[in-house]
Amino acid sequence: MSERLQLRKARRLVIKIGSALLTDDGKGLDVAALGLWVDQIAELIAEGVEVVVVSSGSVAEGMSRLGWNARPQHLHELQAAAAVGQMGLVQTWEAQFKRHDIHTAQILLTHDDLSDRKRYLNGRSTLRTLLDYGVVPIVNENDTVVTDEIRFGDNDTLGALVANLIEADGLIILTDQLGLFNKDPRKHQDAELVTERRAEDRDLDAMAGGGAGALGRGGMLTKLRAARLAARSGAFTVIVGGRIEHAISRLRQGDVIGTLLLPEQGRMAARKQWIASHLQTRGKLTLDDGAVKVLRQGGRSLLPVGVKAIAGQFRRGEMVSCVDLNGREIARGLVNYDADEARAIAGRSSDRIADVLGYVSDEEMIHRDNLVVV
Ligand SMILES: Nc1ncnc2c1ncn2[C@@H]1O[C@H](COP(=O)(O)OP(=O)(O)O)[C@@H](O)[C@H]1O
Ligand SMILES: N[C@@H](CCC(=O)OP(=O)(O)O)C(=O)O
Repeated sequence: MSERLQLRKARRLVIKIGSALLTDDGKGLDVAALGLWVDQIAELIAEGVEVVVVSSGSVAEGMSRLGWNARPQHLHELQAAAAVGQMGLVQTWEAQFKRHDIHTAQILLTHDDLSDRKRYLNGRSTLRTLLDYGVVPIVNENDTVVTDEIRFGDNDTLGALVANLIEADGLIILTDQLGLFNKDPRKHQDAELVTERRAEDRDLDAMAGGGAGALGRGGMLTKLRAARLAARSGAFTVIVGGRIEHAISRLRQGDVIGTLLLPEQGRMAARKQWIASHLQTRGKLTLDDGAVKVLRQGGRSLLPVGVKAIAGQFRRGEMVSCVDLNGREIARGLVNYDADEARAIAGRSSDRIADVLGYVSDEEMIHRDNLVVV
């Protein structure tokens, strides 16, 4: 199955592991299983793949540490359990990765963090920096301050948002079933595994509607939604049984296990479509004829040297319009500098950026991945 090749080629992956799996159905952290996933992730890293782990299980582990048998009803009790359990989670991830001399970092996020443009960019650069240094970020929701997420459980969505954030090639969701079945396998013995679909396939909605297990919160519906969200930045999603022996390594080899949910289009096409449909531009860059020519050739970044004038007050990461000397729009893209910085470096060659600003965020005014010629 050629689509499985995508797993062999992936350079950046988000791996999300659910509560039921991590805590061996609530019996406490399954250190042995966690160690086996870490061994497989370490293999990926040795091959040069960047991996972010999204780890659930803080509430379940907290309940086990506090000796609570039933999931508490009150939000503050859930939050307390999560705070206790998170300690166990990060200690265990850290200890297991240490066996491979790999550092880990704790990242606690809320959905709000990812919808605020500035925090989004900050989160993105921290995660990218950690990955550059070969560190494995261990992400969970910041349960101390969130309310809805802890009540409904939504680390599947968080996994997809992180995949969008770091522009991952794929999201692997490890769960307690072999994958997505055409109906809930806990209730129907004749349920059949779905091996591959387009994430947008509407037939999947009815299949995934069976609710969650006792410990997990989202069930398959949030996994399906997560796959659709990941597909928006062109990432594939695999939902796969975390108890399958060597599940991650086998996926990497292209074995047909689990359910592969594919985006409609590739990562770059999806990103460019997103940029193109982002209607609100915050500023305008006027380009000289040389820059216009280069951009029209396609596949090239916009350098500060080709920018003649700047209009508007925009921030780094916002959308700007690029126009020629007659004011005709040539391209749109996400700018790497705030307006004031952009004004200071416009018309200068990239090796002068450090002299002018005292630092260099990026060599390009707009990177080619973030630029759409109109
Ligand atoms: N069509 C389906 N295929 C597989 N599992 C399903 C389906 N519909 C509902 N489920 C349920 O979803 C559960 C997995 O979701 P959840 O408990 O939230 O896991 P996790 O903790 O891994 O996020 C399964 O144990 C299963 O009972
Ligand atoms: N932050 C919570 C997430 C709960 C959650 O989403 O669980 P799951 O459906 O098992 O991924 C925790 O760590 O318990």
